[in-house]
Amino acid sequence: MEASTQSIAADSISDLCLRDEILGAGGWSVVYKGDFCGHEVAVKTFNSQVRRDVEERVQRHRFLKEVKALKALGQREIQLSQPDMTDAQKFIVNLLAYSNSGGVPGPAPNGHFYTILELGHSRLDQWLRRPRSDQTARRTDSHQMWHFDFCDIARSVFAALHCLHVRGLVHLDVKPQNIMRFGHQWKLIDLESCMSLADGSVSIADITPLYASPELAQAVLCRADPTATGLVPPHPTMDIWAAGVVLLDVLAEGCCFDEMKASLDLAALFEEEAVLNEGWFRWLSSSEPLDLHSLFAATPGACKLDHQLELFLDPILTKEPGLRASALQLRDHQFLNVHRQGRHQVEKVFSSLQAVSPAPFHISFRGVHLQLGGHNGARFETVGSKHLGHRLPFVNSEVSDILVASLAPDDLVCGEGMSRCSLASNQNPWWWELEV
Ligand SMILES: Nc1ncnc2c1ncn2[C@@H]1O[C@H](COP(=O)(O)OP(=O)(O)OP(=O)(O)O)[C@@H](O)[C@H]1O
Repeated sequence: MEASTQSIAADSISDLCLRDEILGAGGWSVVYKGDFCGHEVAVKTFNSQVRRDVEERVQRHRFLKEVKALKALGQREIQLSQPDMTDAQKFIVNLLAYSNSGGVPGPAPNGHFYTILELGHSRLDQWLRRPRSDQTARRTDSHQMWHFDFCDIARSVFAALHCLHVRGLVHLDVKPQNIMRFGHQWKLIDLESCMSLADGSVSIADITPLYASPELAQAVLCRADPTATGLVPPHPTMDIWAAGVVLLDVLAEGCCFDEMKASLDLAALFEEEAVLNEGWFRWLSSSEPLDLHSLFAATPGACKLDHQLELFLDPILTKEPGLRASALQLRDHQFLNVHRQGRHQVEKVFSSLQAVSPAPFHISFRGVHLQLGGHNGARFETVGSKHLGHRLPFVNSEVSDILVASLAPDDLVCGEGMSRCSLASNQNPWWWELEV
């Protein structure tokens, strides 16, 4: 049984078959599920309103920006399920192919622009709002499991940003809606707003206020001042701030700044507001530091704000861009790199399982039999789960979450080969067997 190593010809999309299923939509694009070279994929194309109202030149520019950025990262002609992915392939959505005209990226013969991307499973904002089973609720309550998720997301986001920043690129639209889970891996998506450091100034009209950095807020306010230029060049520190706000959302399990922004904007309404979101931008650009304690006082995240976490967040959410840590420093931060061992091993097992044939296999876990319906792209489907008491499709990461939730981090031991793995803990020796 061999891993799928089919290389995809990135210059041809003649094999593409679009399904009716819409995976998501943004201000510009709609993303469909599709089939391409024997794989389920995500197909991004401009929505009908953009196609109708926006000049072709502008559409082409936006399309090329994303294709170019993804190509600069080496996200091209990848082999699905390849064992040794680069960090860029691991932490940023992979580009499988794109429409072209005359051999260069451009519209397909029907006039539409297409980027064919690997298929993601759930966005961070959706994941934060997910309904929780008892199992997951218990997991969230457990400090250790919360720490796993937080570190996993933070490490992935900073690793992705590091890949961009070392290539002189700035994402400029880091937000939970642009972070997706692909199997067990969180990745950054939507590189359409990406700019190179040499690209001139950030388009203020495109920024997402909640995740805007203080220096961008300053630029927005300056723009309203006829004596100032309001132009600001892209800088990696802008992504670091936005990633910090995303992490606050993860801690709050929601949208952390939502209420604060609403009240600041409301207050500004009674003054002469010249700029949309002015109250919020004024607070952001002021020298008043972010007070994490009061911010979290009324949220479920409050209990999670311990001294170590505060030390980690400080150099991310400082309003002074020059004091912000780099993506590399944060990716390798000690706070994110504890307790990884057990989860990594489980994920290694499931990643390897993805590489075997789609035949169903069975897991006996703590005396409970799980029959998994083999892999379907990056997805495992349960065909029956006595453990959970009902049929439930889940991605491999959730299987590993369930397993890890029941384990101390260093308890897991992978056995020889892929046909058998063992779990062991000091308290309970557990075994699960994989019959492939
Ligand atoms: N690779 C993918 N796999 C699955 N779904 C995806 C993928 N890429 C995007 N989506 C879905 O499509 C939505 C829109 O995609 P994307 O954010 O790239 O479009 P956009 O129009 O540029 O968005 P925005 O206007 O917010 O910048 C995403 O929020 C997500 O739900």
